[in-house]
Amino acid sequence: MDLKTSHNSPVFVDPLPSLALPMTYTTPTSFPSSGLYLNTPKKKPLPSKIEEVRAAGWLDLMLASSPPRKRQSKDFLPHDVQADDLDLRYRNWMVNYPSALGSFEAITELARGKKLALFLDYDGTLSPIVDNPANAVMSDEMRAAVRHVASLFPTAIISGRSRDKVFDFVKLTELYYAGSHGMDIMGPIRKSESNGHHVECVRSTDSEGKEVNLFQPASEFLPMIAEGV
Ligand SMILES: O=P(O)(O)OC[C@H]1O[C@H](O[C@H]2O[C@H](CO)[C@@H](O)[C@H](O)[C@H]2O)[C@H](O)[C@@H](O)[C@@H]1O
Repeated sequence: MDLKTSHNSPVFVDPLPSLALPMTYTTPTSFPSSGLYLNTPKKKPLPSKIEEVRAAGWLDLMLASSPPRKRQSKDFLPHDVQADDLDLRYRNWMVNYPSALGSFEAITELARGKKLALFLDYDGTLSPIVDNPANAVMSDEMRAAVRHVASLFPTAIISGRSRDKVFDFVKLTELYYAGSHGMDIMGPIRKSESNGHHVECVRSTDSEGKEVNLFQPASEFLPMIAEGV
């Protein structure tokens, strides 16, 4: 993987320019009811403490953009929220954020002739949602499916969890892992990347001693993030 960056916007560019993943540091200004998610390029100074992140309202904004939990024990529902309300809110949310599987043919058509990369979430996508995050184990069947797809396309898992935690569940060295919401990225070393290696991308070894690329665009914040997750 070749990572190119400016001070403002590190971008994956190799070898998939049409699928480049911009990682501009922006904050959402609003969450319109239409489901459209507007970002402005206006920059805010980076917070230095997790308390500042909370105070800036960013955690609330992230929660607002997450789907309501479909299955939630009645015991844990706030007293003014009924299970039926929750189902209705979930169905409404699905109108704005429909499943890509419902448009599979159209997506296949758009993808024809293009180089593809696959970006996957972990919790609730590759593993079931369970009460204890430590038990969110991926099935062998799912692991085999991900291994197969990774043999066809560059495949990445992007998670709010730390990179190590996701890797411990998945254990496929051929994948890219973007942990801590992209602050901590690990990827396999590809034969094609002998030149143009990015200065912020460093060689390291994974927990099994295999050589990997590490890209940690804000490594100074990783201890603070580890404290919060
Ligand atoms: O950004 P994501 O990769 O989608 O991670 C979101 C959170 O995932 C995990 O929590 C979720 O899954 C748990 C296990 O099924 C579940 O118990 C929890 O209710 C879900 O929110 C993870 O534990 C969090 O750290 C991530 O932020």
